[in-house]
Amino acid sequence: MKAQLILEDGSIYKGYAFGYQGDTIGEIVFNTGMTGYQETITDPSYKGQIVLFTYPLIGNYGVKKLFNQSKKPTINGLIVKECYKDHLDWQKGYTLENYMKENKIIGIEGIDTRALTKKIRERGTMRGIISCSEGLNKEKIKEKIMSYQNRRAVLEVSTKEYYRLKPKIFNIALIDYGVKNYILKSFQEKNCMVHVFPAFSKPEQIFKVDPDGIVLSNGPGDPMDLEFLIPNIKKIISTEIPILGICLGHQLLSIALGGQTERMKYGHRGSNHPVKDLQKNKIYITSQNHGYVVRKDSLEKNKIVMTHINMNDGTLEGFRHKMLPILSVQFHPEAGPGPQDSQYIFDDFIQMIEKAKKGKVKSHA
Ligand SMILES: NC(=O)CC[C@H](N)C(=O)O
Repeated sequence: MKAQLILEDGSIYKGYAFGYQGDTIGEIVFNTGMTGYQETITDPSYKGQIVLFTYPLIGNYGVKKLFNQSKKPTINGLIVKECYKDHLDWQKGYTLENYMKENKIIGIEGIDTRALTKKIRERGTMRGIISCSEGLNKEKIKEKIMSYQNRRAVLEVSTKEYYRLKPKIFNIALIDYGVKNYILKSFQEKNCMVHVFPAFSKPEQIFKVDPDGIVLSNGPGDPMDLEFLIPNIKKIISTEIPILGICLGHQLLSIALGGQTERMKYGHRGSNHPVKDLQKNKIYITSQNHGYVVRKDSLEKNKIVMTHINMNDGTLEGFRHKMLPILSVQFHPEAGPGPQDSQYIFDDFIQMIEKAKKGKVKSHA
């Protein structure tokens, strides 16, 4: 079945429908990962976005429950050059197309994804519609695209109720803004019991579990849209309990510490982003998915030390607080998908917790 992709600048790309059939709208973002499509489409930080994969063949190893980053995908659509549709006997899971049908995810294939990515790199991220309908009214479509907004998606992807994972040595409270399963898994593997709290939880509820450390998770949307969560984060900071911010959590933490975020032209999404750890003087290949970034010049230099920068564009990738036990990264140390290079961030955080427990905290920078 024929389908078309219409962008907010009026350009039209013709292709074929795959997955669930119908019309869908969203912000189009490109991901440069060569593998890991399943982890990407189930990552809640993509909520409300249409994901464009630059790798030309997607679906060639099917979909297996084990790799899901959340219960179900919350992306608004998928754009690929070619989707592999044959069933894979060895894999006993779904084909990507069947998985999309079951989860009502609309896709378009046969698109020149290279040309489209180049356009987004020049023009910046754009909104668009994937449609299987014919004879669309151009004006109406434009109006629909321009009025599309992805506001407060965090509240839709965050857990509705508190839950906790298996008991372990350290007690971690995690605020779920749209957490990926591999973050929870990474903590479990490092002997941490995780208590998961809904995004809007009151700090007092969190303190009740007597956490050794608090994690602010990844999540979708613009951090500036979540200003109502900042007073809670400020209260958490004031307790001096060790905090780790990841991606959206890092952005919210920065705002609570007086920093500012801004929208990037087309963001960082993929499993191959080089980041320099300025303290170790070493470069790591990281997994990333973000469209906003903390402005380097907005950080208060007497309080904050910049610890990581992006090697492609020099943007901020991480910081530590000079007096408080706070560690924060823009990239995804849990990877999933992507190389495990930066798992040491979890170890650094656990070390910070151990130090805080021993009461030896003097300098955290
Ligand atoms: N992965 C994330 O947490 C994404 C953070 C934020 N939604 C952004 O796009 O910048």
